[in-house]
Parts: sequence; structure tokens; C-alpha cells
Amino acid sequence: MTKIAVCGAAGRMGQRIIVAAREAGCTVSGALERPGHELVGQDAGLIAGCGALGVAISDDLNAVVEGCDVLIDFTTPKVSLKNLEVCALKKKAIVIGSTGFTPEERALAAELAKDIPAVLAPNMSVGVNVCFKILKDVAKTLGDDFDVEIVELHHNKKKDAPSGTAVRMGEVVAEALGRDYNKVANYHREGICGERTKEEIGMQTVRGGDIVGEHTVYFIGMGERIEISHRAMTRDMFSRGSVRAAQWVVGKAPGLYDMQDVLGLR
Ligand SMILES: NC(=O)C1=CN([C@@H]2O[C@H](COP(=O)(O)OP(=O)(O)OC[C@H]3O[C@@H](n4cnc5c(N)ncnc54)[C@H](OP(=O)(O)O)[C@@H]3O)[C@@H](O)[C@H]2O)C=CC1
Ligand SMILES: O=C(O)C1=N[C@H](C(=O)O)C[C@H](O)C1
Repeated sequence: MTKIAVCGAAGRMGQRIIVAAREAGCTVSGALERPGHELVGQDAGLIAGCGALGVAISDDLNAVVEGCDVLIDFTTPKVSLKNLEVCALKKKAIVIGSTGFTPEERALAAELAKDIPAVLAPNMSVGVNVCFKILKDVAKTLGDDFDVEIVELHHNKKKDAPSGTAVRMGEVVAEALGRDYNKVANYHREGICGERTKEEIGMQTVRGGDIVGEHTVYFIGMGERIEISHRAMTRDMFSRGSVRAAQWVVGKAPGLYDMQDVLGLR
């Protein structure tokens, strides 16, 4: 039985991951929250709503990592990089779902994962990962004649924008079209900003209420348009995906993987 520890255990994702780990027959060996969090000391299962587990939410990162086979971490990039560092020191696997990494932070994650197996993915759902694959084919097939625009919608508590998923969608499309995403992404249009360039990929963000997560990539041509959309109705396929990644990554060769590897979609 895989021993899973969860970081961000009291968060929206952390709670669902604890439930998913139990449903998958894994042992929840530890649960972490930031030092000073009001729920430190409380039973992680009670907080997640799946009944007492006898695992208290802890703020002792070293002890929790020592007690697990794999740490699942849905927090923030800074916290995840620290967790990656500790997992590397203790030779434990890690699954990271946090989003909002800068290119430099992603490079640092790859460096830190040289000695341990790690999965880092902005979206753990099967559906979104199949979309990444489809998007590559559609972009390649349509070529430069269609304008690409990406719109994402999320709840009003989300801290990063655009979503990690939207950025990855932009990267996949840009790569398929032979463009550099960091040069062609356009996050902002206001005032007399001029005509749209052929190369740019527009990125629009909507925030409100309790939207779990919605992404649409528009390929807009003359007189026709293709829309590839994914709508998340609950967080449970993200949490199940992260547990699947955790079971998959333990025992793998060191290196940084993503959900395309876990799901065999490469
Ligand atoms: N890859 C995927 O499939 C998905 C990724 N995400 C991403 O996961 C991340 C978390 O999302 P969500 O669960 O909604 O966010 P939440 O804010 O609900 O949860 C994050 C939790 O981490 C806690 N935390 C903060 N600092 C630390 C620390 N140093 N050690 C341990 N815990 C800490 C927070 O505590 P406090 O509130 O006190 O700061 C909070 O309880 C985001 O980046 C989001 O984009 C979300 C869904 C799917
Ligand atoms: O913060 C969220 O909630 C989500 N974040 C991920 C992202 O930024 O892509 C994935 C999902 O859409 C939910």
C-alpha cells in the first residue's frame, strides 16, 4: 500500500486528495499545513470529511516526508519548491499540482528533481490531458491560418492567473505552430492596441463564484471556428489523478515527469 502524505491538507484540493487516497486503498501517512495554521493538530480525515484517520495535521515537514513514500503537494510554487528540496534530501517521490510557476521556478524544479522521481503537472484530469494531445494535432493541422485565443474561468479564490492549464495549452499550441509561447502570449488588450498579429495567442482570464475550472481554446478562421473546451464539474478527477500519479511515480527513475507520462499519452 502506497504511503501518501498530503501537503496543503486543509485546502480545497488537499481535503479531496485525502478522500481519494483512501478510496484508492492507499495509506494516508501524513498531512501538512503551514506553521501556525489553525487546524494543526486536528485529525486530517475529520477535516476532509471521510472520518477519523488517526493522522493529525502537522506543520513538521521533515517528519511528514520521512514517514511517507510520496508527498502530494497542492499549495503554491514557493512551498512546492521547498517540499521538492526536502523530498530530494530524503530520497522520497513527490507529486506537485501547484500552479503559477515562473519559467525560472520550473527550471529549478527540474534541477531539484534530478535525484528523485517527481511529477509536476498543472492539471491532473484525464480529460484535460487528452485535450493537450488533441490541441497539438489541431494546431498542426490548421497551421497559421487560424487565430488562437484561450479563455479560462475559475472561482474567486484562485490566486494565480492565467491558470497553469491555460498556460500549458498555450505552450502546446505555440510549440505545434513553431512559435515561442513566451514571445507570442498576449495577456492584455486595452485602448487603441492595434490589430491582432498573426502569431499572438490571446490569453483571457475570468474569475467568479465557485467555478471549478473551465478552459476553451478557440481556433478562429475566416467564416468558421473550432472550439476545444474542457469543463470541470468537481475537483475529484484532479484528486484521483494526483493519487494515480503518486502510485505511478514511486519506484520510477529520477527525473521530472508530468501527467502525459503517468497516463501514457506521449
Ligand atoms: N494540478 C491540478 O490538477 C490542480 C491544481 N490546482 C492548484 O493547486 C493549488 C492549491 O489549490 P487549492 O487547493 O484550491 O488552494 P487552497 O488555498 O484551498 O489550498 C492550499 C493549502 O495549502 C496551505 N499552505 C500554504 N502554505 C503552506 C505550507 N508552507 N505548508 C503546508 N501547507 C501550506 C494553505 O494554507 P493557507 O490557506 O493558510 O495559506 C491551504 O490550506 C493551486 O496552485 C491551484 O492552482 C488546483 C486544482 C487542480
Ligand atoms: O486553482 C484551481 O482551482 C485550478 N487550478 C489549476 C490550474 O491553474 O490550471 C487546474 C484547475 O483548472 C483548477
